[in-house]
Amino acid sequence: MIGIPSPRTPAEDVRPVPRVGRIEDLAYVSDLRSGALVDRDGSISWMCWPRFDSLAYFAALLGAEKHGLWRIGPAGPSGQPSAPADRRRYTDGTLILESSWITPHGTAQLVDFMPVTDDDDALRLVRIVRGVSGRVPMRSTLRARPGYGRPSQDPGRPQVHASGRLSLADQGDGHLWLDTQAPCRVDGPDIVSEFTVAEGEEVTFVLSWQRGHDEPPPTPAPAGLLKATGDFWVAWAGRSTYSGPHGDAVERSLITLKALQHQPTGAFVAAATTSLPEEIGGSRQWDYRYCWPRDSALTVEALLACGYKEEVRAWVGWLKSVIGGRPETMQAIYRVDGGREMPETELDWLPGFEGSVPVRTGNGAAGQLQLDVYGEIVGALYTAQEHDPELAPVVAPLVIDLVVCLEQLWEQPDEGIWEVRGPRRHFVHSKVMGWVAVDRAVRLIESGRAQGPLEQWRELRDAIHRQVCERGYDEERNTFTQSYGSTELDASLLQIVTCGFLPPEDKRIVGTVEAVQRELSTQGGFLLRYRTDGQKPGVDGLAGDEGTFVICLAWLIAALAAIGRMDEAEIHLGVLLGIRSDLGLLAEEWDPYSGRQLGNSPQAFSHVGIVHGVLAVTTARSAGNGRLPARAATV
Ligand SMILES: OC[C@H]1O[C@H](O[C@H]2O[C@H](CO)[C@@H](O)[C@H](O)[C@H]2O)[C@H](O)[C@@H](O)[C@@H]1O
Repeated sequence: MIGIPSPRTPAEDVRPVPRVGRIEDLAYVSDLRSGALVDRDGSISWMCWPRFDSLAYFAALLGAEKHGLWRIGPAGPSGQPSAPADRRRYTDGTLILESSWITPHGTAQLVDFMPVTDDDDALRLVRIVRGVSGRVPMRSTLRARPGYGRPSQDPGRPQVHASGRLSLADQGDGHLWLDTQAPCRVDGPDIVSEFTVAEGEEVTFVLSWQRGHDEPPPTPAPAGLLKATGDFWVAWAGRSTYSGPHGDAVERSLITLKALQHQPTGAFVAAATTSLPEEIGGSRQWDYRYCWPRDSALTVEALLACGYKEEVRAWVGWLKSVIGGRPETMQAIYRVDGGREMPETELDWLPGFEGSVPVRTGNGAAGQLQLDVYGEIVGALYTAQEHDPELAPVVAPLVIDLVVCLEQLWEQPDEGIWEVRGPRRHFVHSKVMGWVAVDRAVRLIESGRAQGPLEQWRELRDAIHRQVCERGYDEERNTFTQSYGSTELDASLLQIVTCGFLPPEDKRIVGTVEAVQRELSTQGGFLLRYRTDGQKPGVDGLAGDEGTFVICLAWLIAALAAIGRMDEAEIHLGVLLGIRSDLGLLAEEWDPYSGRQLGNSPQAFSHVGIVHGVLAVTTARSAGNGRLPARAATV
């Protein structure tokens, strides 16, 4: 029976408060060492310090407020949290977030940023409250909870020092300090400030992480930090060489990719979070605060395509230090400092994002055999030295070492690009990426930029090609398949189209694009990575389903452009751009049925997808509505 809504009482007749707490509600700020996520209501619900993979001080995102959160916003009646901001944006070309509230008392703005610094031992998160008009009552509640808010971890009572500075929450070898001119009340382990901000006034809060426990950090100068941070990002964004359509989207994705790089080491993390669910209420929660050679190689290709070299040089240095000289010990995942240990652990005190448990830290996929990685790394190294010839002498020995190693491994089954937790298989994508690695090595040797067994590797390249075409292609359905002998399909097969394995007009290529679209696309053209099987563990060994995978849609766009279906590619590109948040951010997956982002966020893969999708379409268009050049990019 459909009920007739009763008339609203005056008390109910207030502005409806939109829901906060969706993944697309999260804004991202970073100091290139770690990052913080800011919700629409001015809450920082996720932040790990001093590094992306450190323990979190604020983990409410995966639990409740008691697990750590710092909210600043207009004071709601009788201690109620603030409503969601009415408008949010990043100031142009920066990672400085502005959230604005229009209230009956006036308009107030919160500016959030993390200054980029060279001092690893002194990090900061700055929050500036500005009065735009009227006099707006505001509240700040700082609830830092070390160790992901673990119940046994006593955050201690904040100490007010003689200087008026506040020290709070200790974790490992670091300590948090708060500087503010707002009045502060210590309430158990929380610090609460209630104040009014009038037009033209500013009230600043600076939270500093300082190594050691005794010495307070230098007194911050928020205005100078704001200017320096703005200048840094504007200058960085200004170095992009991309000037075509959808420039704002490309710029935001490039800034996000940069903000996922750990500046001191050059490593890129796959995302800033752990355990945002790939299915609400499901079990697919993983920790992405580490560096995957695969994800970072694709990130590097996107940065190179837009003219960035410094970040790529830093990444090559990182890669060399973690695998150089002993590629046979290469892992699928590293810590940003090259650390190899990341045991997968469940944080059983956290109830998870919308109840999605377990919350995991560490990642058990680190020790898997993922042969596609050779192709992605060698492909990125090859592109890097093409864009930056000074890199050739550094890149050449790495490429040779990797291919020597791959020569021994390529015929083995593996866990593949998707890091399946089911049995190893002969994934076609892995074999094709093996072909890419050998092909790029051969080209380097042919051009005289590397020394290696040219004839032997030409034969190896042909042998891989032959095997894939014989065992990974289903003649009857005219499509490559997920693995040898399987009838399943996989969206990673779309990478075959753009990597140069076959000419784009080859019937097997066109057939594969069509088959993937037919069998893996959902309403709206979004793509599943592969078919999951409900409660029965599927190819990935996991029960449950998941959303569609954002980067796969970008691969489809590039594939359509490559085979000359430009109109279709452009329509899909519009769809991809349309699922970004109001701030231009993307998580790993998209649920086309509920219209929600899913998975860790912001995720490098998805932002690589934006750059890749836009560039694929604009490159093909500028080549005369024609096809994408066969080896456009492996991103
Ligand atoms: O689907 C199961 C796997 O999911 C995660 O891997 C995914 O994220 C990685 C980082 O972005 C990416 O490199 C990989 O291609 C994705 O499948 C998770 O990290 C794995 O542990 C898990 O087995």
